[in-house]
Amino acid sequence: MIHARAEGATKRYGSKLALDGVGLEVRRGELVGLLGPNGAGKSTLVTLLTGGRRPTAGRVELCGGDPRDPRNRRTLGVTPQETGLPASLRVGEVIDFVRSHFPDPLSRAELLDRFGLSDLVQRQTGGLSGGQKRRLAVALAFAGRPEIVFLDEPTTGLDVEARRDLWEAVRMFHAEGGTVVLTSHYLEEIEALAERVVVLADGRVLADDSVAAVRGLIKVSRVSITSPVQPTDFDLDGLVSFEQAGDRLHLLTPDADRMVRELIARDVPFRDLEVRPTSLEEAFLALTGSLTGKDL
Ligand SMILES: Nc1ncnc2c1ncn2[C@@H]1O[C@H](COP(=O)(O)OP(=O)(O)OP(=O)(O)O)[C@@H](O)[C@H]1O
Repeated sequence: MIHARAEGATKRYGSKLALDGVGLEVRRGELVGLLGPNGAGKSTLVTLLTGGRRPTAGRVELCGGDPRDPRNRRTLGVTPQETGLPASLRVGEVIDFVRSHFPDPLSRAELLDRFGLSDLVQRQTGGLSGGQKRRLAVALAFAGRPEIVFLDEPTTGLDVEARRDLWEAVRMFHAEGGTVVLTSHYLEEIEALAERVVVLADGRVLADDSVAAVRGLIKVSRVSITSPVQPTDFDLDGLVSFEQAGDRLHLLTPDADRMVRELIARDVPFRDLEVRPTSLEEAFLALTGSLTGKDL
């Protein structure tokens, strides 16, 4: 059964086309990661699917109907990218306030325990660290025993341990049959939780596949050399794009080992070889062929 769906979903903010005909189906019980660089449209898609905004064109559906209809939102839990918490309320009070909106909420103790908040129950939210606030914001999405949760960059600002605890809580929810859609900039995060990744770039779905397949698609390394040559003089296999800064050459390729072998086999003169992975942003820019010097 389809739990959430977008069909040709398009969203414009004035002249900005944030989503451009996106199609997505999330089945009940699935854990789907939405991956994409800054501005790809991840939050916009989440906002449409959770009824926060209407699409400019196309359709979105939650629990079989309009996400803006309260009847279809009863089993929904959401953590938006930014959450405002009333600074003078204590953690326990915020949790009870949110729980009070639901007919059969999780107990306060269980929520505190699942999200590692038990020690903070008496603290005013204004005095929490960024990571602690984030944990609380994510916990609140689970307060009403939802069947589907949307988590927009849930682990931003969390340290390694807190991130792992949060992943564990998400896994537990999923293992109990819950549907999860989470957004992230990091494939590693999605890899830790999801089997399916939907890659968004520039408002479009670039890929909808397994984590392994997507890893292959966006794995781009940067091979940097100092050399007097022009890469265009050599037909280098596996070169996705390149940039030049003086006599420093940056070659982007999915297979850095092969690129280094190519340089040697073709007798390209070089020194100061450096190989490093690219960020997701760089990988996307390289793949969409619009890499510019300022990004290197
Ligand atoms: N309320 C708004 N008004 C105008 N433009 C907006 C608005 N919200 C988003 N945008 C623009 O729409 C595009 C998609 O933004 P969105 O926040 O959905 O991307 P994102 O993938 O979630 O990015 P990030 O990872 O940085 O949060 C961006 O270019 C953004 O600047």
